[in-house]
Amino acid sequence: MTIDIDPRTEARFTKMQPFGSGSTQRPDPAMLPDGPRFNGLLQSIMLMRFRHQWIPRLRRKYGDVFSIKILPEGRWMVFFHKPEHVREIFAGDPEVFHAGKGNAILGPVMGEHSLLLVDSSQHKRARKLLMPAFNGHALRGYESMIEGITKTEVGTWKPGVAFESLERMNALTLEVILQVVFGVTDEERLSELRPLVNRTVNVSPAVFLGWGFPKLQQFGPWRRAFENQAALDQVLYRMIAERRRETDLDQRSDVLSRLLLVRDDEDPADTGLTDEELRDQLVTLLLAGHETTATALAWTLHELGKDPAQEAKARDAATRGDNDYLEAVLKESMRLHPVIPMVVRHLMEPATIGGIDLPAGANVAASIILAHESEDAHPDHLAFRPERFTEGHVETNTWIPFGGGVRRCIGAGFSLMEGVAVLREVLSVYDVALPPGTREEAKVRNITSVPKNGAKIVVTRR
Ligand code: HEM
Repeated sequence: MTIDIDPRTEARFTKMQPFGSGSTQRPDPAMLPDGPRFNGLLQSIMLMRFRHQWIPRLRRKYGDVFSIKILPEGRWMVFFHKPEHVREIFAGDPEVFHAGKGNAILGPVMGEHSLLLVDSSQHKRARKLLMPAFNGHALRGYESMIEGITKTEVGTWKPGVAFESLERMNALTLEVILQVVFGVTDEERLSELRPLVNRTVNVSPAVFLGWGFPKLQQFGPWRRAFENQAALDQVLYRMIAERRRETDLDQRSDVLSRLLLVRDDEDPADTGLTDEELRDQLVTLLLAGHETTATALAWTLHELGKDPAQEAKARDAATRGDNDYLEAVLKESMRLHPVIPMVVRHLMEPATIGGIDLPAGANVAASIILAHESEDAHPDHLAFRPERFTEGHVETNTWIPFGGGVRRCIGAGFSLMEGVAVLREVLSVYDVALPPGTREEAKVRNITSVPKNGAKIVVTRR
């Protein structure tokens, strides 16, 4: 493919150096809690590939707080999960507890303005400008669009024929991002965007790592990924320019149209988000919001299909329009199957957590996997019991799938609303069951933990 490269795309790839950024401080291991001491490459692979087995094993061996060695060489990550420790991490001073550094690898695709990558005052400004598009009022404006998209998707399912719910949920949540977040509804633009966006989302770990080495961009898969990014940027910049010319933005309810109207009310000189900022935030919302929500929904359908009694309760709730119960179903599934394993902060200065003094340069992780399988916080933790959330037994900082503090997932309300709308629609039309012999376990894909076999289900009309 030969395409014109927008100079802004070129500049982004040249400027963002995933391995060159972040603090260069290397903490002294003697100052860190105990943990395995084998090679950092192997520990990084264990964390990436086998975290669901390895992290609980480390807790059993080393106790509630332990350190692992990660790449690049000389970096360490200290794991916490007890609610009082998690609280200290989430409440940490944002000038000291940086979150953007750890995401630097996403720089070439998300861009330097991405909410996920910035820290301190830049993060504060971006968060303030994006927040109104995710508040309760805005969420209500998205709901009917999501219901419409779900009806169309669910209408294509074939009763009695097993299918991978993860694949269908991915298609559905992608459509939601394109239509509800980007505000694209005309079929021509949608079919132009779908393949570009799919290739951006499905980029392989080798390509991700390759972005640390700009020279690779001339070769094979790295060249193709770069050209795909360039082609996506062109469509996004064209779309942003066209949307800026529209005169009815205040009548539109998609996220992009709302973002075009926001201004920092404390700064009279503020002219709103630039084209580059808008591009970076759109791609961030796409990458952060699409596969995560699809994965949570696929696990939920798997759990319901596995247990006819739970499925019957959820179906009744869908019939009654009991959104609170459906939300509890989704939350319990996210507890049992955390989509993201942990949230990480990089210490810019020494800090104390749980009475442990930690040096600058250390990374601290609030482990979602460990918090969610704590027997103290969630008795009989392997059981799927949505009632935990309706009967008010879940304490603060023990259910943390969306992280917390000033970096808490900005799309948490959006994904819960979307998830409830999808469950309501699916369960109003169908009974959900598992094909005989179905087994599932978590497999790491990109950064999410997806059901290894795609969460196969069979539906029958109610
Ligand atoms: C089940 C679905 C989702 C899960 C499990 C999830 C999880 C997370 C987690 C764990 C974080 C890091 C929080 C922290 O560091 O404390 C995060 C951040 C973020 N998420 Fe989500 N997310 C989901 C859906 C979404 C959706 C639907 C969107 C947008 C449409 C979104 C956009 C973001 C953004 C922009 C951030 C960065 C926030 C910041 O740094 O200020 N996420 N998410």
